[in-house]
Amino acid sequence: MKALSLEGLGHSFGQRRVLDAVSFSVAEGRMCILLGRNGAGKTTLFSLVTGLYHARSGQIDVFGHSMRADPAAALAQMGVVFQQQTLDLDLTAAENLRYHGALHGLAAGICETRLREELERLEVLDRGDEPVRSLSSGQRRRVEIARALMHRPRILLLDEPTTGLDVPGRRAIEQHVRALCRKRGIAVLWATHFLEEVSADDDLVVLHKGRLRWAGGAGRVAADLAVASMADAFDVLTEAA
Ligand SMILES: Nc1ncnc2c1ncn2[C@@H]1O[C@H](COP(=O)(O)OP(=O)(O)OP(=O)(O)O)[C@@H](O)[C@H]1O
Repeated sequence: MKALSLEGLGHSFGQRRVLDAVSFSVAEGRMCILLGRNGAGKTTLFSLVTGLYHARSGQIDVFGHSMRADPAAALAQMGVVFQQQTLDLDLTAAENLRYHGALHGLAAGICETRLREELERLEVLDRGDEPVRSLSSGQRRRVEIARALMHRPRILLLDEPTTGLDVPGRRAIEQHVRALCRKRGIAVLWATHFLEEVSADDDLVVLHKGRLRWAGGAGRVAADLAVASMADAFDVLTEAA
């Protein structure tokens, strides 16, 4: 089954068309990188998929549940880490997760077990009782990922999750998310403009100026475009159109 399926997705802000007939899917348990330069439309796409905006056109399905017909069922399958940090800085990490669990209707006992499990998995359990304000940017990001996993989603969406982090911080986030995908079979849609975050084993979707320019196994993109490297392929795909 497809974890996420987008069919003919379109959106405009006023007269400005920012997404145009975008169709692709994320397979169950796969890591899919949504790659695009600034302004490509990645955040708008995330806003549509997570129900922040209604798509002007097209269809979004999450594990077979339509966002239009049954958004509650679709959203229950989804964990989201937005580009802008959304933790309450005055609450502790554990309190932030507890609040999220309550919003998803988790019983208090289950909530406590899960928040410990998820904070431990993301290697921030030792900081769980400190206000988020006292954590580093990388630790805050990891708390956000732990929070997104509280309701056991089957797909995790992350919008440029490494922005503003140093190289070790970026690597740590990437390793954690790749482990979730590999060990727990969680599908991932990871939006980025950093080419170095793409691995040859990933599925790749290249978005440019609101249009889908290429989709397939990342390891095939260079050969497909008859260029020497993935970087060259990205340059070709994101030339002004
Ligand atoms: N609320 C809005 N009102 C008007 N235009 C918008 C709005 N949000 C985004 N846009 C425009 O939509 C286009 C796509 O923006 P979006 O933020 O989706 O791209 P992005 O790929 O996420 O870029 P970045 O990597 O810079 O975050 C841009 O031209 C942007 O100016």
